[in-house]
Order: sequence, then structure tokens, then C-alpha cells
Amino acid sequence: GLYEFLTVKQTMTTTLKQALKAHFGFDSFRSKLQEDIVKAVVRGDRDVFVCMPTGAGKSLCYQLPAMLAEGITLVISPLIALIQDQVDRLKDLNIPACSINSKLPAGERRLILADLESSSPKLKLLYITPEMVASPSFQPCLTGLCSRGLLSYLAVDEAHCVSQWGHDFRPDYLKLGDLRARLPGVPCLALTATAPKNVQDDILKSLRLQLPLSFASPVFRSNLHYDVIFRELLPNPYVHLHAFITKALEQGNGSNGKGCGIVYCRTREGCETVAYQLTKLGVLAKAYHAGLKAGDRIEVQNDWMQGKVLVIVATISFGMGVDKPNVRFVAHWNVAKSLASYYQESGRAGRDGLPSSCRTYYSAKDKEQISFLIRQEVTRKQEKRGSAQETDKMAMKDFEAMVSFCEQEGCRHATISKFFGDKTPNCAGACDYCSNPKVVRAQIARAAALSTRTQAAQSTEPKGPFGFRPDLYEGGRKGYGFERQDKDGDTFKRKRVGAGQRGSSNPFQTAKDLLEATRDQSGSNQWTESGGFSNNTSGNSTESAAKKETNTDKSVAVTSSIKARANAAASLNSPTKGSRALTKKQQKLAEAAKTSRNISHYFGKKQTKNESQEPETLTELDGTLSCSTDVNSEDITEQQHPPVTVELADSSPVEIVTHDVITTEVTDDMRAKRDTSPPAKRSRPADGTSRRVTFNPTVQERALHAVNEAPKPVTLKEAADIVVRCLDPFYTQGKFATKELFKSFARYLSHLLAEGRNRGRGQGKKEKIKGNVFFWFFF
Ligand SMILES: Nc1ncnc2c1ncn2[C@@H]1O[C@H](COP(=O)(O)OP(=O)(O)OP(=O)(O)O)[C@@H](O)[C@H]1O
Repeated sequence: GLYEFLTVKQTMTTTLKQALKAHFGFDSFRSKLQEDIVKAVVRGDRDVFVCMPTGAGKSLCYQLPAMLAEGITLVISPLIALIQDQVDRLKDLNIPACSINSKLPAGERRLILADLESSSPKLKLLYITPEMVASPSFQPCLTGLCSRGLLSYLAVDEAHCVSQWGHDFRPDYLKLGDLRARLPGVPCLALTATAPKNVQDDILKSLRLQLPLSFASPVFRSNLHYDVIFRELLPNPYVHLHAFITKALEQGNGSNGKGCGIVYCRTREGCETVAYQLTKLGVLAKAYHAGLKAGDRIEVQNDWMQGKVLVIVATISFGMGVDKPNVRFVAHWNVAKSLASYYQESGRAGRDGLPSSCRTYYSAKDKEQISFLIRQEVTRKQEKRGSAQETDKMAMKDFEAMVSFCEQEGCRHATISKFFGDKTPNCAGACDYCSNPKVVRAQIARAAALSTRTQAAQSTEPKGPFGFRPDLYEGGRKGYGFERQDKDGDTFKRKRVGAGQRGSSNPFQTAKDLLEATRDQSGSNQWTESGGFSNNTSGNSTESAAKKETNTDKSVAVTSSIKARANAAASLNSPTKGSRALTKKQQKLAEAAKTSRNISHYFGKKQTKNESQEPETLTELDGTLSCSTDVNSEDITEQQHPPVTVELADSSPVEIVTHDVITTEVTDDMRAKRDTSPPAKRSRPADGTSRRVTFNPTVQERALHAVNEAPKPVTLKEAADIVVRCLDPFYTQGKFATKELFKSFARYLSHLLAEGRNRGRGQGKKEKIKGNVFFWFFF
């Protein structure tokens, strides 16, 4: 019996190795684990769960068994782009694989279906999205295959998408549990690279795996060197990035030809700027993002794949399914939205097992923005479903894990391993902390010092060690026009959602929060001559607000009027308050609020009538570019750009100067950042009817300089925050809702700044004159 058993085992091993060579050209399995998994799948008596690091060779675990089985292996994968890569690779190997998806021409679809309906189909692997597999049109085919016993395996790739605890949850993955239950005799295989323990449990449960055999190997990849650089401490971040790239590319010389790399940025503008800067510094880099035409995107990707361009500067829409062995570095110019995504994105480096570098350029500003977006997204989800869920906290927790990865003094590999529930690995100098802890410590200390200085200059409110004020955008507003997934058969459409759009009940939470003190106000609101909001119909609260303004010092008056304005914003958008008494103008304002967007859209980014106002899209979902999570939306801009031009509806030329750099300290870095962007494309309407408002950071810096010497300055950072909180609803699509509104806004802003100017009186004639010129622009 033992002899027979050993013989069968030996025969199986030999058969597998022969098949491995014959079909895939590999002499051996990549690891013992890979071999064991393949054997378990081939046996077919149990379902199999695989959790292996990025690049470990998971695909082969179902592809090889698929080749040895009689029927067809159905592979569920989340993205058409990912599917396309896999199918192309298999076709290159002469393996009969294909995909049915919404993009498929009708003729090809018919041919595939005909093959699937034949008595002995030629096809071995059929790739399909979760949406398509659930679609009614696919059911007859599925039932047919099943009843004829032609389904050999069901493989679920990127299985973490099934878990709401995971970083890439896809609701349609949840339906796969039903699918699995409908195919009781078909062995199921679930694969992922990024699943901490709770996500693993969720996968097994949600996919209803039957007595699954679990194969999980540690996430640690010893060939990847991780480090974190605080971008705000760098005199010239682009020069720093360039030096990193040059060194990282040298690392790969001689192996697998020339190495290459990826720089991830959160925004389109970020991609363009970084690519431009790197090219200027001597490394040919190309931007890749959803703002490019499809053809250009393909060209950039091909150039990079073929080694014609060594550096691709991309949003995270790039990379899924890209299996390039010699990626020598992955740099994150903006911090990733979660540690799990970071592991996956950075894991695109060193797939050939050779030393490679993974670096994050960390910044307090990014941290603040992403945190804000996560909260906003959570609020949106909660409002949509009408209740909070335990999993809502996950996104923030995952991001916090990413933040502590960056901010902590400790081994980076250990942090990743801990996050995924693994034991502490033997890093052996494969991260900045383990190779030189002093440098990491010193960097943290410098960041803390910079943050303290900035805090002292900006605000009296307590902040985190890196200048993050978690309360600032707490609760978040929605309505910034982010894109959402929108299922339509098996495709996802770009869809805008905005404040006050149908189904949106409470668009301006933050403004409301601000107004707790004056919550009892009701009725319509409008701007008063003194620059504040007043309430027309219920005078009491307005009166008391006005009294407050006159009875207290000016800074209190400013706060009070901010609150009043915020209240107005809230009540304008409240479905219950004030809606009956809306004047025409207010209706217009409320309408404007419905599509209002992030302040940075008009303060940090040029907008013209000709330019698409669609926010960046991030992930290719079933072939249609869409955004899987708002957090990475390119809606928030880099703010590294020259003065921004927005269009107003009026014709007289007006120039407004304001600050686009949120700091009171003019650092070397800031100086270096000027003139860093690629030449801005400007477009003007041909009829010349619009006027321009230019936000000029240089003038602002000078104006602020005088202000900041005062004991309690009103900085433009504060002014910007106020605008974020209160005025956003009244500004949409590059325009103020009404001319009056613009004037009031200008008056109010000048009032705020005059506050600071008065305090800075006696600073010197020159500064004062500049200040006066600045204020003159407003009127
Ligand atoms: N036995 C093997 N010998 C040599 N190379 C292999 C072997 N098995 C797989 N590979 C190669 O390893 C690379 C990574 O494989 P694969 O794309 O399946 O990784 P993965 O684990 O799915 O990674 P990710 O989670 O990042 O998608 C591929 O180029 C693949 O051809």
C-alpha cells in the first residue's frame, strides 16, 4: 500500500513538472508552497484558500490544474484590465484562454459561447468579472457547462474583494458565495495577497468554501527595501526623488536588462508635475492617469513595459495585473490610503526576487487630505444605507496603520507583517529603520519641530505631531463631486454625486456642526452689509449674533460671523429648515450648493469652461474607469502649481490674490516648489466675456508676512478653512452663484485680512502699501 501510494505521488509530481514545463516553460515550481497548492487543487477533494505575497506565483496555482483537467476553469477577477493581461499572457503561451465581458465584440462573444456549448470545448480558462458571472445573460451558459460536468474549477482571484474588512471591497464579490453554493461538485480556489486574519476568515465564510485547505505564507519579502522620507523637510523634493530613482535603477544593472520603476501620485496634476520634473532633471518619465486618452495611456504603458521609458508616474489606476519582473523601485509621492494597498502597490517591485526599493514620500498635507476624504466617504456610505456599521471604521483604521508605518520609529517590514497577522520577520537591514535607526529618529524629530513651528504660527488649536487637526474636517461634507461605482450590467459608469443631489439628505454637516450655538435659527439668510450673514425672518438670533459681534473684540466678531455664515449654508441645504421661504437667489445658491466641490478645485487647480471637471478616476473597474474609493480621488490637488485661474461670469477684470500654500512659514521647500509645475495650459473663452481671478501665492506670502508678526494673526490658512467650511456651497463650476455673493465674499475676505493687517500695523511702510494694493483689488 505504501509503495503504491509513493508511486502515485511520484507519478503525480512528475506529471505536474512535465506539465509545468510543457505549458508554462518553467523547470520547477517557484516554491514548495506553490507546488503543494497545485497538488491540493489537482486532487480536487477540498476547496483551497491561498494567501501568498505579491508576485509569489499564485496564478499558476489554478492555471496549471486547469490545463490538467478535462473541462473549463472559471476564473473570477475584479477588473477587465487585469483579465486582459492574464488572457494575453496565456495566449502567448498557446493556452486556450479568453474572457467574456461587456467590451467583447458581439462576433467574438458568439464564437466563445458556441465553443462553450459544444460537446468538447477547446477553451481551458474562462475569465470573467463578478458582475458578468451574476448577469442573467450568462446563466444559460453557466448552467449548461455545469450540467454537462464541464466546469473543472472555480477560481476567485483577488478574493479579499469579498470582505468588507478588506481594502478593496467589491459588493458584487459577495454574490460569489451564492455562485459557489450553486456549484457543489466544483472545487473552488480563492486567492489573495493581502488578507489579514479577519479578512481571511471573511473570505472563507463569504465564499462559503467547503472544508477549505488554507495555504498562507508570510507577507515578508526580503528583497524589498522600505523607507519613508518626509517630503516637507526636503529643500527640493524632486531632486531627492531623482537621486533615489537613479540609485534604484543602478541596483538592477546587469540583471534582466535595465530596471525600471513606478512613481505613484494621487492626482493627475501630481503625475504631470512629477513626470515633468523628473524629465527636466534627466530621467525620462511619463505620466499615466485617467485624464489621458485611452490611446495615450496604452502607449505610455507599452513604452514602459518595453523599457523605452524607465519611469512611469501614475495614479493607482496603473499597476494591477502588471507583471513586470524588473521593477527596481516603487515610490509613493503621496501616502497610500491603507497599509494593505501600500503593500500591494509597493509589491510590484522586485517580482524577479532581486533587490528593489520601496519608498514613501510622506507629507502632513497628504495625511490631512486623505483623512478628510475617508471621513467624507464613510459619511456618504452611512447616509446611503441609513446606518453606521462596524466596518465603517476600517478604512480609517487601515489608513491609520499606513500613517503609523510612516511616522513610527520601528522596522517597516515588522509593521507590515504585524498588520497581516504574521510574526516579526528578520528584516536584516531591509528598511531604513533597521539599517540606520538614528536617521529615522532624527527625521521624526525634525518633522515634529517643523510641525510645532507651523502650529504656533497658524493656530492655537491642538494638533497632532505632524500638524494634522483631526477635528478640522470631522464629519466631512459630501458633495465634492467624487465619482462612484455604478453598476450597469457588468460595467461601471462614471457617476457624479454631489451635495444636495437626489437622495442626499444632509449635505453640509460641517457647517451645521459649526453652528451648534445658533441652531435655533430658522428662515432665510442673506449677506448683510457688514459682511456677515443675517437672518431675515427670525430676527432674534440674528440680533443676538449681531450683538455679539459689536460687544466683543473683532476676532470674536469674525468667528461669530463665520458661524452665522455656516448656519446659512446649513439651512440653505437643510431639507427641513428654511426651504419654504427660499428666495429666488437663495434657490440659486442652494442649486449651486448641489454641485459644489472641494475648495481646492478652485483654489488649487485651474478650471476653465473648456476643461473637464470630472475628478480623476482611479481604478479600472470592469474596463470602465471608475473610482473604487474616494480616498484616492484626484479631486484633491497637489497645490504645487502656479497661480490658478478661474473664470467668473462677469466681464470686468478683477484680480484676487490669495494664498495657495497652507503654511505660514516660507521654507526653502516652498521656494523650490515655485516654478515646479509643467507650463500650465490656459484657456480663455473666445468671446472674452469672462473675467479672471488669479490666486497669486507670491503676493500672498508677502501679505502674510506682515500679518504673521502679530500676536494672533488671521492667516490665509484660516481664511481658506473658513471658505472650505462656509462658502463652498456658493461657488460652483468656476463661478460664484451670484455677483453679489462674489462681492460679499471679497469683502469678507478683506475684512479677515484687514484684521491681521491692523494687528501688524507699523510693520514698515513698504509692506503696508503692498497690503493696501492687495486689498484694493477686492473692490
Ligand atoms: N514556477 C515558476 N517558475 C518561475 N516563474 C514563475 C513560476 N510561477 C510563477 N512564475 C512567475 O512569477 C510571476 C508572478 O506570478 P503571478 O502573476 O501569478 O503572481 P501573483 O502571486 O498572482 O502576484 P500578485 O498578487 O501581485 O498578482 C509571473 O511572472 C509568473 O510567470
